[in-house]
Amino acid sequence: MATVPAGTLMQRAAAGLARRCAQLLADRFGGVYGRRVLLLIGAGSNGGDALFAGARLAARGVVVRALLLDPGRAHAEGLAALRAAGAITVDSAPAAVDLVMDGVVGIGGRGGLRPAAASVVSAAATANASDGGRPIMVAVDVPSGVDPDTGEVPGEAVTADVTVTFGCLKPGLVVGAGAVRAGLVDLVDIGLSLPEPPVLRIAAQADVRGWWPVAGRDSDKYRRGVVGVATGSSTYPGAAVLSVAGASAGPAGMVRYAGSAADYIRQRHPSAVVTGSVTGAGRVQAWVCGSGLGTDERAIGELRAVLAAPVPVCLDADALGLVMHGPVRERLAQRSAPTVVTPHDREFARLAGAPPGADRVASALGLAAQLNVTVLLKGDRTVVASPDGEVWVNPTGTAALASGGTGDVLAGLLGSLLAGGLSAVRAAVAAAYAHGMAGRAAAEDGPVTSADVAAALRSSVGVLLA
Ligand SMILES: NC(=O)C1=CN([C@@H]2O[C@H](COP(=O)(O)OP(=O)(O)OC[C@H]3O[C@@H](n4cnc5c(N)ncnc54)[C@H](O)[C@@H]3O)[C@@H](O)[C@H]2O)[C@@H](O)CC1
Repeated sequence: MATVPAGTLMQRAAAGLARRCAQLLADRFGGVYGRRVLLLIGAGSNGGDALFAGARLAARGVVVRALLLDPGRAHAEGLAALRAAGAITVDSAPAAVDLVMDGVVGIGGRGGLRPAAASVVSAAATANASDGGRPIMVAVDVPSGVDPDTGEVPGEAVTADVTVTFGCLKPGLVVGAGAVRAGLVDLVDIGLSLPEPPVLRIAAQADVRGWWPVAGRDSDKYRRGVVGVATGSSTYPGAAVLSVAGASAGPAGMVRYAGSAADYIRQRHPSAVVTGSVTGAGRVQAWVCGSGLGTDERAIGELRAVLAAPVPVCLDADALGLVMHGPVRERLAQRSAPTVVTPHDREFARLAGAPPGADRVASALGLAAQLNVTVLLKGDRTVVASPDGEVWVNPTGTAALASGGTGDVLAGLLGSLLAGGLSAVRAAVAAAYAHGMAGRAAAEDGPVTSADVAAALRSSVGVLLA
């Protein structure tokens, strides 16, 4: 990986880390001089980064103390630099600390924090800062206790306000439980040459904006794509209303609704063309199927009709429970057009036979390969994986979306993007991104329902494309 000497990389890492810590101190306490920083130092190079950064801060008048978890194995040059800058080592966490630097373990860490490290971290995190609050917790490269490759948090772990990471984003900072522990992630470029293509990509607004189909002067409703929506039922008409709302906010030129909630759709979405069944719906460029469909014979028949269509399909909710059974499973296996499935964890278990593991990226990739479908695995950081191994993480997720019916809106939007001509992966990533923005926008006005997310979607798409 390194054509640059390791010592040079460490100095670049330490310089970026010290700069960010100084900025955090100045932002919160109005200056750097005289502020108190505690370094938690483990046995490896992660501790080395923290020691060199601490030396740089000490040179700027910060009162730096280092707590060595394994004094005999602390990074020797880093420790010498720290001492030369006038900082001292301590045996326990002081009562007064403004900023804690977590240099216990980085990418070499495995398993949760060991007990001695865990008790030091918790003492440091509850020290008193100069303004009476808790210290700022800065993780070096990776919060200690978080698996850098998967985001798994198998035991005790640091909860950081900011993680300063070096060279590239580690998967553990952007997916699963690790993403929550990482806080704000700052990437410091230390001049590493990285493999292309990356193992994992994080969707950016520019990606989604660049992909989103936009109507041109020669567009008409058919050329923009027609999305078919086979969702809802007389028992669950709301699911149909929400998925048609999602589909209507996307780029397709027309929404055809097919199902037994037709009367509700006529009332709520007069622009949708409504029929009672998939076979009677006419031509579409993509289907959405599942939310509120039910699990009876009629639902199975509608799902089979959708899977028989030679167009991209997005399967959600009830369809995910039905699709693995008997003849329906065969229909899925026979498809040559793309299929996207959008499970949450319990639905994932129905598809895969077991819930996603702690490595959500590997789980999504495994299911995608197993079923030859694109998988959108819902979560705080939704993962999108394709059967050929492409993986994206959506950064716009929010707890506001954890409420009933928001998935119906997502599936509708995803179907509209498929009908608009996007590939399965791009449609899934773009839908998750815009849906997250809508959830965040809706949350600004208070507690969020799925109807609020649907209502916020059109303006969020507008912001996204502006
Ligand atoms: N690889 C590179 O090119 C660079 C690496 N740098 C730093 O080096 C770090 C990796 O350094 P190392 O490979 O020395 O590994 P770490 O410093 O992450 O971990 C070192 C040691 O910690 C112990 N350990 C493992 N799991 C533990 C646990 N759960 N609790 C307590 N102790 C545990 C092990 O004895 C291990 O040898 C990176 O995270 C980064 O901070 C930077 O200096 C920049 C350049």
